Amino acid sequence: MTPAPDRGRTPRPEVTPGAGRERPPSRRMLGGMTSNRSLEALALTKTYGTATSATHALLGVDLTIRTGESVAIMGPSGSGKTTLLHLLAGVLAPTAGDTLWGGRSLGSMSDKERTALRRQDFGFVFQSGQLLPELPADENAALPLLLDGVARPEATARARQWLSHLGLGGMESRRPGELSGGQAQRVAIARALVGSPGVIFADEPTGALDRTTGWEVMKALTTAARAQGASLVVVTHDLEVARWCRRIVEMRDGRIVRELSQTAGDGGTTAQPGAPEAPQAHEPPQAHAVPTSFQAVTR
Ligand SMILES: Nc1ncnc2c1ncn2[C@@H]1O[C@H](COP(=O)(O)OP(=O)(O)OP(=O)(O)O)[C@@H](O)[C@H]1O
Repeated sequence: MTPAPDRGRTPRPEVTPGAGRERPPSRRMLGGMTSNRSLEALALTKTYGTATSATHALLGVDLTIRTGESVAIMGPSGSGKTTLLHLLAGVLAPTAGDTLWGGRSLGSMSDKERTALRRQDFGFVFQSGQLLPELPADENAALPLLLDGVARPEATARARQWLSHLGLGGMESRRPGELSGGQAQRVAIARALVGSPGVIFADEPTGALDRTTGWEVMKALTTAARAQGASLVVVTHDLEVARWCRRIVEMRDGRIVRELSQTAGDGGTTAQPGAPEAPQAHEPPQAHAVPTSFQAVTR
């Protein structure tokens, strides 16, 4: 359950028993959001190019992502996955249709309002972290808060809490060039979470990582999103990545053609959200088959 909003309280690190890691800063510590944090695609349509050379990337996509849900978007190359993610996040404007965030129409906002919304309510993780090479990990992770005018000591303190929660305690001063690919992605996850977003958008977050590191990054991402109470939208080609999400939508030729849902959404482990982890307790799943726990949902 999401704790009640309590703006203005100073975040205070707590220790997760047995794990040796700080708990993530909770919504209660960092400030609340509106209660309706559902994200809705309403007949989203996107055409690139001109009338004579048009690409119909999206053709009337409807999708509702409820508060705290995790959804993977899969499909062949060119099926419209990234376009859908960008329209949901207000990065791109649709040709027709709209995105509603907490019931508010992104289409009716000014560019300035949409930019502020993206910075305050949404977090982003890309294929390769897109960290600033000259900044240490804590300042990279603190960037959304610094851009939002939060004082540097407070911003970096919050960033360090997330870095610690993501297993990067002691690496706060390292620059991206001094981190492994998986560590850099976890800094990017901390950056996505530091502003207490309602939704995290991740486009091929493990695309540049080996399988084991990718598995660890997805575990970190989904666990952190749950701890934050944030929804998660992940674009991926990889079923092993998608199985970390409760729902998988499959796209073809600009449309959602199938949806699967599962009760666990834990990447095939039996770990419970919020349960203390034994270090190295889980091995990456071996199977590539669709998990039996998935149920097809007719659309
Ligand atoms: N800026 C653009 N200008 C013109 N066409 C574009 C643009 N961006 C995407 N497209 C086209 O729109 C279609 C959907 O692209 P999109 O990137 O959303 O697909 P995708 O499923 O994410 O692909 P991939 O898995 O290869 O990343 C493709 O045919 C693509 O070529």
